[in-house]
Amino acid sequence: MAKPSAQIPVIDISPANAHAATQLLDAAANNGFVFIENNAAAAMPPTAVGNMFDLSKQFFQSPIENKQECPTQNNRGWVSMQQETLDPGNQKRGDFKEAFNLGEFSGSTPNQPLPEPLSTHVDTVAGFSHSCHALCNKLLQLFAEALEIPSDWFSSRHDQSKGASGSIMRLLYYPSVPDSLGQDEDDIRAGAHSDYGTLTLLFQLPGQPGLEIKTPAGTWESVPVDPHGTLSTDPSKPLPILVNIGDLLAYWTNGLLKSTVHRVIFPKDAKRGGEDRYSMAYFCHPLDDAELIPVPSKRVEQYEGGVEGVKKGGKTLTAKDHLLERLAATYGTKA
Ligand SMILES: O=C(O)CCC(=O)C(=O)O
Ligand SMILES: [Fe+2]
Repeated sequence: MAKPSAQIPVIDISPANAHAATQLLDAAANNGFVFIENNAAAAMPPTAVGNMFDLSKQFFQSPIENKQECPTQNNRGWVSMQQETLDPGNQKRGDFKEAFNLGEFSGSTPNQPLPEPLSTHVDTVAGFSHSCHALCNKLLQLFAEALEIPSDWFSSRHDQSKGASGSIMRLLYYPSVPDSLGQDEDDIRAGAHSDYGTLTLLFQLPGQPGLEIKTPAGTWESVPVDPHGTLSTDPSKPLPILVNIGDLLAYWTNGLLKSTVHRVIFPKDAKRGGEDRYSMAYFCHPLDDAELIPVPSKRVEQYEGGVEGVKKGGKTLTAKDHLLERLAATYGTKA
């Protein structure tokens, strides 16, 4: 039986919508997932999204020698099949997927080696990464407005001109397996996890669903690719962009904003026709030294969230401390 669809609102963040900030906060405080209309205010032109997906497909279809030129280092580079285990407590095998992680760019200059065809289209890739970050900062200003704190409280901590951060643009590839293998269970491709950063933008492709979010009751609900259902009637309309809250926004807001557990599956009863799945995620992280202290908001003060882990041994954790801890668990290394 198909799983129920998660209730995720679609919000217009253009100035025409005077309620954008409160709508965003309500969605973030509910299950932490929200779609953003991809209009001029979001400023992620569909051609730029399409070009980035094309480069991603070319990379993942390239010979393994090309991929092996840029193995993962400092959370950047190629992540090979089953290298990553997102749910180490419950998974018997690593995630059946590949990824390529791109750290932040200095202008159009990458801070890591890039393989073909990313290296030969570096302006496209850097431009996409900067547009993602700009959208995240816009969303962070709206969250600040809704929380009644200075509008740059979050965005000043995400100002890439001020220092290094853990922000990562991640290209993902989930290869299909032939239907003839006759799976009798859902095939879990990215184990259950919450995201480690501030916010995540997720770009999905029509006909390639698979993302699910965990409900408070512990059941799973599927996330649509086309929440308006307009793809079949008006394919020229850009798909909304999926945004989810990461652990840091949950920490900063004492749990008012929800960093909800999610996963990617190939459902056992879906007739996929052997289609691979491609997605792209932008994990927005603050500057490395940003402290995980509660934001000075009345609404946060009044919220009895009980999110723990901001302090360790009496020391306030920084964004970098938290990231290193999470990466160590995912890759089975020491922090
Ligand atoms: O591929 C997707 O749809 C989501 C991937 C994801 O959740 C992640 O990489 O954190
Ligand atoms: Fe995720």
